[in-house]
Formats: sequence, C-alpha cells, structure tokens
Amino acid sequence: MSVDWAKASEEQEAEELASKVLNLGLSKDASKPPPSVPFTSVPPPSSAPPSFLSSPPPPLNCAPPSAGSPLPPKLPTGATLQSSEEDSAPSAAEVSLMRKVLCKGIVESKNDVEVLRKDPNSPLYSVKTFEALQLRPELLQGIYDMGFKLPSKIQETTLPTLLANPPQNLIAQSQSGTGKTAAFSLGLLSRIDPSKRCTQALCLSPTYELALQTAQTVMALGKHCTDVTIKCAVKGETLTRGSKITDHIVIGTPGKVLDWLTKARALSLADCCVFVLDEADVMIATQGHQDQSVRIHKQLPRTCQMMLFSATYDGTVMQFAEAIVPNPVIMRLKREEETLTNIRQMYVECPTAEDKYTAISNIYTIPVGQSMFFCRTKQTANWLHARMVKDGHHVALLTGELSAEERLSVLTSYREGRERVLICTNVLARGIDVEQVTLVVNYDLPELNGAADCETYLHRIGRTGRFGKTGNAINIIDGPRSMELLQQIQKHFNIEIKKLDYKNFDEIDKLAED
Ligand SMILES: Nc1ncnc2c1ncn2[C@@H]1O[C@H](COP(=O)(O)OP(=O)(O)OP(=O)(O)O)[C@@H](O)[C@H]1O
Repeated sequence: MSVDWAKASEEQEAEELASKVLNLGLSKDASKPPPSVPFTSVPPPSSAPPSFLSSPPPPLNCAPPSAGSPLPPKLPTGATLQSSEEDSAPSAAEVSLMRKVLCKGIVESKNDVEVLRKDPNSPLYSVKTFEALQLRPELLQGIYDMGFKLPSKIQETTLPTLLANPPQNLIAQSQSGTGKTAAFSLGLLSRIDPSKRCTQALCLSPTYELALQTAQTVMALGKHCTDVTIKCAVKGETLTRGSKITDHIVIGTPGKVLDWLTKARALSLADCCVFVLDEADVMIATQGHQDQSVRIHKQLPRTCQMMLFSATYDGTVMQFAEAIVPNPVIMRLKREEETLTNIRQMYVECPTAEDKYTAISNIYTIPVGQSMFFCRTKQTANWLHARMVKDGHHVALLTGELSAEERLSVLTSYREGRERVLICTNVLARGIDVEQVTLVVNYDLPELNGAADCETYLHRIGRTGRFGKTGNAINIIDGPRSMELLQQIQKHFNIEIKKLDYKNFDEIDKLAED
C-alpha cells in the first residue's frame, strides 16, 4: 500500500492550518485581507522552531501494540510481506522533509562545485566570506544570528551569481543539507526594494510543509529587514474577495500560487524580479506540479531572474530545468561516495525472540550518542517501541502510520536529543541518512526482492568519509535466513562482519570507546 503523505496531509491541513500559520506570524483571520508580516514577528530559527514542529510527540494513531506481549509479532524472515504489514513507502517530498527536519547543520563536502556553463559577461567568482558579498548590513546580521560563520561550498560559488548585476539565471544542484535554501533566501532578500508595495520575489516549493520550512529560513535570515514582508501561499490560506497581495516575497506551492494568480486574481507577478523553483526533483516527482510550475512561469516578466535548485540532476530534472531557466549558469556539487571504512560492523546471534530483545536492551545501554533501530514491519517497530517504553527506555517511533505532523514532531524531538533511539521501519527510512547517528542496529536486515538490499545497507550505515569518527553497526541475526542475508552483504562489500557477544558487557562497552 502506498500512501501519498503530501496528499494525505492536505486533508488535515484545512483544520490545522490556522494554528500553524499563526505560529509563523501569518494571518489566520480569513475575514480580513492577510496582513503583511514584518520579519521581526518570527521566532529565532534553529533555537526555537515554530511550535508546530517542536511539540512533544503526539500519541500514535495506530492501534496500540500489546506492550505486555514479550514476543514480537510473528513473521517468518523471507516471507513476502502483506500490504497490512508493509510500511508505506515515503514520497520524494516526504523524504526531503524528513531529511530537512533531521539535519542539524550543514553537510560539508570535500568536492568542489563544478561550474558547467558560464555566461561570459557575468563576473563569476567565488567568495570565502559572507562579508565579501556586500550584503545589506541587516542581512549580514541575520546570517550571524543564524550562527553561520562561513559560506558553505555551494553558497561560496552560487552567491556571487545570485547577487550579480545584471541578474544572472542559475541552476544549482547539490545534495540535501548543503545550504541551497539559505543561498537563495539571501538572493531573494537582497533583491527586494521595500519601498515598493508589490510582490517582487516568488518561490515555489513542492509541498505545504516544504514551503513552510523555506519560509522559516527566509524569515530567519531576513529577521532584521523589518520593512520586508512575506506571504505563504499554501493550502488553507484564504483571501477575501477582491483583496490584492502586496507582500514582497511569496513562498508557496504551485497549486495555491496558480489559484491566487488565475482564479482569485489576487497575486500579480508583473513586478517579480526573482523566481526560485526549489526542490525541482521533488517537484517533478509530485503529480501535476511540473505543469502548474510551467503555467506560473509563463506569467513572469522576461527580465525576472530565474533560479532552480535541486538535490539531484538527472535527465528529467535537466530537461525541466533548462525549459524553465533560460541561459543559465549551471553549478553542481557532486555527492561524496559513502564508504564502510570507518564503520565497525558486527552481528549478534539471537536464537530466540527473547534473546533478540535482550540483545536490543543491552545494546541500548551503550553510551554512543544517538542510535537508529531498523525493523522490517511496522508491527515489529510498534511492538519493539512499546516494549522498550514499558521497560523505561527513551525511544521514539517513526512509522508510516503517523500523520505528517506526527512524523515531524517525532523527528524534531529526536533531533533535539529527547530520545536516544529512533525505531523505524526499513521502508520508511530508506532515503534518510543521518550523519549524527553513531550506532545503527538492523533489528531486521534490509531486504529487497528476496535478497539482501546492499544499497540500503550502505546508505544506512555508510559515512561519506569526511568524518574521521568511527561508527557502529550491529546486525541482529535470528535464524538461517538472516544469516544468509548477512553473508550476501559481506560478499557484496568484500568485508568481514564480526560476531559480538551481546551478553558480554565488556565487549559491548568497548563500542563506546571511540
Ligand atoms: N553557511 C552556513 N554555515 C552553517 N550552517 C549553515 C550554513 N548554511 C546553511 N546552514 C545550515 O545547514 C542546514 C542545511 O541548510 P539548507 O537547508 O540551506 O540546505 P539545503 O541544501 O537547502 O537542503 P535541502 O536540499 O534539504 O533543502 C540548515 O540547518 C542551515 O541552517
């Protein structure tokens, strides 16, 4: 069963939006035209995220697993999962959002940005400091308040182009968390003339949640630009008949922006001088968004600076990008290869279900910072979570049964360190890599089409090699089938995975030494 999280979340959005929107400092009163929002009304960024992201994990909306049961739900390893057991695979937008919420800081890269195409008239150079960009002092202050000291790789190279005069079109690709949002946010903010009461910048994001994340970054960086206003064009935001949007920056989803442009005729792009298409790869993967973006794009003045950002840049994205952004400078930052070199990989043999739980409980005691435990089915994840909570352990649970809102809440709480362990399903966590996690436990090994899923194994426990730190990965082996999967993994990577005695605390304690 595949659930479109973005779509499902939209259904609840209408009811919940008023309170969330209020948290962003935007209007919730539908009877009045939406007021302009000065940046000063926005809470400080990283330290105090909006309360809809920072509330404690809500109760689960799934049937409560029987925590009293000492044994996990029975499912023979290797059996084909029924749709009721399988967790729903996340959409590209979900994965992107989960990554964003989990990401604590910039993803550094050793790779240099490749500039694929240059406009010979554009003075392209890179900057090593934010001060060299000659930004408005208010923007510099916003950067300092965010705690940014130096530009990231992608910022170093894209910012001079984003800020160049005459404006230059740009296509930029780099993996999630490398600082793209902050780069274009500075680009948007620096082009606004606050004395003009009209929309001068438009940013399209694939989903409601991603649009709000971007709005937060723009607001945080523009915190001291008190004369600049922003409006979110997302589901649930209503306009009174005949009202006109005069906010300088509009950030929203293609559907809502198109609605305001064509049906409500509340938004005009006649004075828009910057257009950002964010998460282009996710946009393409989301049904209907590509066409809507093209229709919006047609309403932009020819002189408008166009920018497109994407975490990937395959054929479809490239085609779309070049159709939307004429004569661009193209900049790419290659993703670094993940390696298993710095990872201590082990397995523990647990002949019975009770042994498996004992192993997990002992592993939980390893003081290694944060861990993630991966289970095969949502039933197992629910059961393990319930039993560990019952035993007084601080563990969080992430499965496809949670609503979009609940997932954000769980991830934020975990990122902030309120829980030591995140228990999740293999499917749900397939696209998420969490750099700060120092121990990964495969309660069930990742499997795809009846064989070991080596790619997911690497992605889950691999590091890019830029952190010299050692990581730990423990695989729980509960029978011949999981031993076979382990052997496939060893063979695939040509590695030896060592046996660990989970009852030997001295051996377990050693894991925390690096
Ligand atoms: N120059 C910087 N110095 C330190 N931290 C930074 C810098 N730029 C951005 N960050 C932080 O790094 C994290 C990732 O940045 P950002 O969201 O801009 O990345 P991104 O490439 O847009 O990611 P995504 O593709 O997921 O949207 C954020 O927490 C952000 O606050």
